[in-house]
Amino acid sequence: MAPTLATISINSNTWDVKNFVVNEGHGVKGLADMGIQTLPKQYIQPLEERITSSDVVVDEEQCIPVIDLSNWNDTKVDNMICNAAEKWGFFQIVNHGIPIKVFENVKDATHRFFALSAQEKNKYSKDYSCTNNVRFGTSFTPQAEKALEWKDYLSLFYVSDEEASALWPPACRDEALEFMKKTELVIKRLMESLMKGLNVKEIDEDRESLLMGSKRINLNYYPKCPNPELTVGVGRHSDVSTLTILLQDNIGGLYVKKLGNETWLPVPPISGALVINIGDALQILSNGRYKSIEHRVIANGSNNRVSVPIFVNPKPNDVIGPLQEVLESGEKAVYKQVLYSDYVKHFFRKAHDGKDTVDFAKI
Ligand SMILES: COc1cc(/C=C/C(=O)SCCNC(=O)CCNC(=O)[C@H](O)C(C)(C)COP(=O)(O)OP(=O)(O)OC[C@H]2O[C@@H](n3cnc4c(N)ncnc43)[C@H](O)[C@@H]2OP(=O)(O)O)ccc1O
Ligand SMILES: O=C(O)CCC(=O)C(=O)O
Ligand SMILES: [Fe+2]
Repeated sequence: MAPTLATISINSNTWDVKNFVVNEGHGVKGLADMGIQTLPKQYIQPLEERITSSDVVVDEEQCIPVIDLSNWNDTKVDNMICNAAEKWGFFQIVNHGIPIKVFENVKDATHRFFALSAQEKNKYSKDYSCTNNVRFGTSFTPQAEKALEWKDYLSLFYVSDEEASALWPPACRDEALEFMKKTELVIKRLMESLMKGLNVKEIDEDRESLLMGSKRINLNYYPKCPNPELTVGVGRHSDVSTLTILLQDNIGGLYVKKLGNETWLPVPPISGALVINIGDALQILSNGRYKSIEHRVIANGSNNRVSVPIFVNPKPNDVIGPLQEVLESGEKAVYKQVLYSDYVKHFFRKAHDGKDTVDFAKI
């Protein structure tokens, strides 16, 4: 049962905020819904983890590339994709052919899921979910973090339509599945373009497994936050996927690190666009040619925000390492062969710490 503002003093030790948010399943949305006016101390991030205006470049010329896919048969588009993957690690795509209604539906479904009661959402938490493939949670790894992050999420690992029908929450199941299905072709074509740049001529069955053998969709909810400047929505990290396809709403707040220096660039919301980023698994497979870039999300003092990433991954039992075609020219391997599920477990067992995850696979 949620305490009322009148009966608690958030920053005193009389109320266990972490228990309320994490164990009882209220999430940060539960705190925001209570109307708290001051950020609980558990969310105060060290200075170096907060994003300040001096870290940020706001310059139209310095934005991540926006790639128009209407002429995908033109090799210039392949080149733009490979170039963006090498130089930026992040880009946006427009004119991709996916109906905008699919995006609206999955964003509405995200709001619908997070509007459920804590009791209902908590049925999908690590402690109560009947499967590891469906998980409602908050922050990133609350058990390992010194300071919590201002975000709740629902994470859905896709196995089959039958499993999704049986186990994914009805409030968002159909819309999340539809978003996954409608992005399938774009994901395949992006991979084909990216493989051309690595001299991989054909995506056979083994390669298909390595590049896109499993998928996870997350629904992220960032409620309006008191004192947003003291905390983060998501801390500095790179994704452990091969590719991430991200749908963001119109609020903004995602920042990516510029390759080669310490500045951060905003990823401006573009109606109808999808944000694409290279993950660690593809950085490893490409022996460092394609870059998995650090990114983070700020908290917002005025609005709730949602985002929906699809993480495209190897299969958990795949072993990943630099592709043979990349090393053919005599290039030295920078990464060793690692079991993908070991890599992901390593990522999930520690707090967000920027790019350090990929060191796990360094030779
Ligand atoms: C949540 O905030 C996030 C998330 C992200 C995510 C970025 C990505 O790139 S996600 C893509 C990850 N790739 C895959 O899921 C595909 C491959 N999957 C696997 O290899 C496995 O399914 C597995 C994820 C390793 C889980 O295997 P399992 O045998 O079930 O292992 P467990 O022991 O249950 O879990 C290990 C460890 O991880 C934690 N964990 C598992 N799943 C999740 C999840 N969906 N979200 C958060 N944490 C998860 C689990 O609690 C375990 O930790 P323990 O301490 O309890 O041992 C980016 C940024 C964000 O802010
Ligand atoms: O919310 C966003 O814009 C990005 C979230 C993110 O980086 C993630 O879920 O991995
Ligand atoms: Fe991410």
